[in-house]
Amino acid sequence: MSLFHFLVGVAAEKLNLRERLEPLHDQIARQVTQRAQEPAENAVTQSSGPLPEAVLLLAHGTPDTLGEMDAYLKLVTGGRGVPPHVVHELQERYAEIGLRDEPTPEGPHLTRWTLLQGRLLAAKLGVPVYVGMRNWKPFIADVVAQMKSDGVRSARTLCLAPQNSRTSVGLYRRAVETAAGDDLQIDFLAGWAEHPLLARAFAEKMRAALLSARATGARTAVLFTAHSVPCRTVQASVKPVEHHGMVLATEPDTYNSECKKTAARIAAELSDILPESEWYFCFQSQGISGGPWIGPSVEDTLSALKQEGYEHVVLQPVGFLCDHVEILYDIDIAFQQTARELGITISRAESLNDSSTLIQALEDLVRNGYEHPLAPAPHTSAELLTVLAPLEEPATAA
Ligand SMILES: C=CC1=C(C)c2cc3[nH]c(cc4nc(cc5[nH]c(cc1n2)c(C)c5CCC(=O)O)C(CCC(=O)O)=C4C)c(C)c3C=C
Ligand SMILES: [Fe+2]
Repeated sequence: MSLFHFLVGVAAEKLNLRERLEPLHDQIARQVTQRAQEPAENAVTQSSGPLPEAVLLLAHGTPDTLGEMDAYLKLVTGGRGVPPHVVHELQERYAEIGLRDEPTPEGPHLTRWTLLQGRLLAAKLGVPVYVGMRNWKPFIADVVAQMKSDGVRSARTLCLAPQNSRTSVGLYRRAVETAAGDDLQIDFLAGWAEHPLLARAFAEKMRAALLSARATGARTAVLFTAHSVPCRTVQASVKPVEHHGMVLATEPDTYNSECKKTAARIAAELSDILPESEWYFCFQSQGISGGPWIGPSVEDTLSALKQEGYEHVVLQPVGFLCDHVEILYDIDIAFQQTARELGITISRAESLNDSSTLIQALEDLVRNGYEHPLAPAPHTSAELLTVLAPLEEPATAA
């Protein structure tokens, strides 16, 4: 299949527990819940804004075969690579969720769902929607080259990662701008963690999962999660410095607070069935290649919730827009095992995948852009330079 065919569209009581688990949580939750009480309809601008010439969606990327794992992880880690035992461990995890030595006709979950999201968005917008991945095929550089050869001169560019971080969105931006050069104008939109339709899309999935858990009669908590990042990612310093071999950033990364804001928005959408005292937030999937990563972890949080008397916990990862290894392996296999050992039941909300509300959110972002409700987020790449990672920071990964 040619690259062209990859192109889409054209183509403590909870307070006590919460303080113990994550003190910042309450401050942010209070601040955001207040603003999030307004119905989503009021907060969403009408999807009638001007259409761009083309749209470029950026996503993580995932290998098509087990044999590609080593090369994939080199890209994920900015060329450093990971020890052989980590490659092997990840091959085993990916094999458990269906990756094989030969490509499968349907392709890996992340690629399949992301391309479908692009097709659904293209059908709604009626303009070409391209999909480029940072760490595997279809690579951003190849897709941008294709766009140029198709005669595209400007593109609204959107990361399928709603929460801003230098180790995800910052690296996507760098990859796309390097590839685009002066020939293709990139109108880069980042930081849509609090978009009302994103919250509504997640809330729809959580509502079904929560009602089904409650129907069993079990005392149930909701646990929103987001992918952890290394501690150094969220640290700040006056100027970039090396500290025990870690590069510290000049500005604190907003990733951890943006993830919590997404969770608070979803909880506010569910306020008719989810009391404030029954939802929690933590970080999942701390890196397996070492170093300190932010928490609390899912494992510690499940253990604390069990001690608080909860019998069932419904998980929902709020940073991923479709199924992939952190959901299908980390939650469905590894955390299920942890829960069994702890003597607590867990389930999870379905991933957004082909959610029509998610596609509406993407349409609204493309047509109208997005103003961050609490701290206005700049939309253009030039402005983003001031809030994202220093570009000289060694490439790490999303
Ligand atoms: C904002 C942060 C990150 C998001 C979101 C994210 C999503 C994401 N990650 C994978 C797969 C892997 N990520 C790996 C390492 C890794 N991930 C992040 C950050 C985010 N990832 C960092 C900072 C790192 C460390 C990179 C480094 O330089 O060491 C890995 C490698 C193995 C590991 O360390 O666990 C994989 C694999 C997917 C599929 C995904 C969302 C779709
Ligand atoms: Fe990652």
